[in-house]
Amino acid sequence: MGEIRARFRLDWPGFRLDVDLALPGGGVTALFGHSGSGKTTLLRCIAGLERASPGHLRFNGEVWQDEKIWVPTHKRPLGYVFQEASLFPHLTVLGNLRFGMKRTSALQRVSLDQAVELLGIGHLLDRKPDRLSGGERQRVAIARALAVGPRILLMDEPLAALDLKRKQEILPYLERLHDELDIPVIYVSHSPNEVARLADHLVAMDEGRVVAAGPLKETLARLDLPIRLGEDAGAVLDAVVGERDESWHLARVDFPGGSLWTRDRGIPVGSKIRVRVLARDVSLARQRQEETSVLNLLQGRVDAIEDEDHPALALVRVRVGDSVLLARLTKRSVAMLGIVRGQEVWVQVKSVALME
Ligand SMILES: Nc1ncnc2c1ncn2[C@@H]1O[C@H](COP(=O)(O)OP(=O)(O)OP(=O)(O)O)[C@@H](O)[C@H]1O
Repeated sequence: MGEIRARFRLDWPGFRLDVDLALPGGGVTALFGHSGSGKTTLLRCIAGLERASPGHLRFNGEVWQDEKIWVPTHKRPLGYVFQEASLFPHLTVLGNLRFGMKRTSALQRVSLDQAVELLGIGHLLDRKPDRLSGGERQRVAIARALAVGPRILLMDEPLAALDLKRKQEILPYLERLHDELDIPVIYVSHSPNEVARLADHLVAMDEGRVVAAGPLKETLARLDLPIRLGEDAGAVLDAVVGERDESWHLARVDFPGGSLWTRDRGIPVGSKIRVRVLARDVSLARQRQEETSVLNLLQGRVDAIEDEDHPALALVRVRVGDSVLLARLTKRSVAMLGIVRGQEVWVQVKSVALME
């Protein structure tokens, strides 16, 4: 697998982008951070839509930018998806897809047919954009970005302009991209939910700088991450549906280190899924609680404790087998239970979200 090396410095009144990054040459990398942290600017620098100076960019060994070289956007083999689909209104869906292809047909790796199939838009090809829903338009825009046969796909909050229902409709297609594309995808988002669902690799940004970068699960489980995830702090686990209990409508998901029961969503036994456990839904006990409504009790060992922003709260990281979970507790509970690093604890998980 190749890699992307990016070093950019850009000074604007009131904002400076200053990054030095190595990104994997495959899978989905999420650029995550608050509004104004510089995610779009970084993506635009990679695309050649902004010219950072100094700026260095190497993609799989090819130099796209350095002191002497500047490869213009249209010569970079990339697909770019904007927040809002900007389709040509006078062309049909097929016309829109073909328009993009004329530019770089020689570089095609994902054919037009494949792009149409991946995004499920075969039945829309003869329609004009004004007869598509917002979600369908965005699927066409993604297919158009793929139809040029890019070697990297850049997506700037492709779901931002859609309502919740449309977001839910389009997410499965993005997951298919994740599973079936063999090109790297860089995905800008400020939604922890989208990131947990789609990304393999996480780059967290704040005020124009990279504050953390690495594989998704490990990076989310870092307690020192200076991004304020707040209510969204939590862990992501890769799991498999191990059992479905039809009488109680529950499903058991198995992850490296244990199992969790969750509401049955009809996902077949054996399916691989991602599971997100929010820190606010996890509590700890020194002894196994027998009389509790909490279904999920796991045994683990505390491996780190960090103060949260609010003086009442602490975030505790617990290792359960080969996985880690985060628990948000009050500092008073930490003190009263005498929770310290290295201690065995019982972990109670109140709620588990499946990222199908
Ligand atoms: N062309 C420009 N000239 C000057 N400043 C700009 C320009 N474009 C963006 N900025 C500023 O740069 C900063 C970073 O903007 P950017 O769009 O990269 O952030 P972002 O993290 O993508 O935010 P959002 O999630 O809201 O899209 C902001 O303060 C913005 O106002």
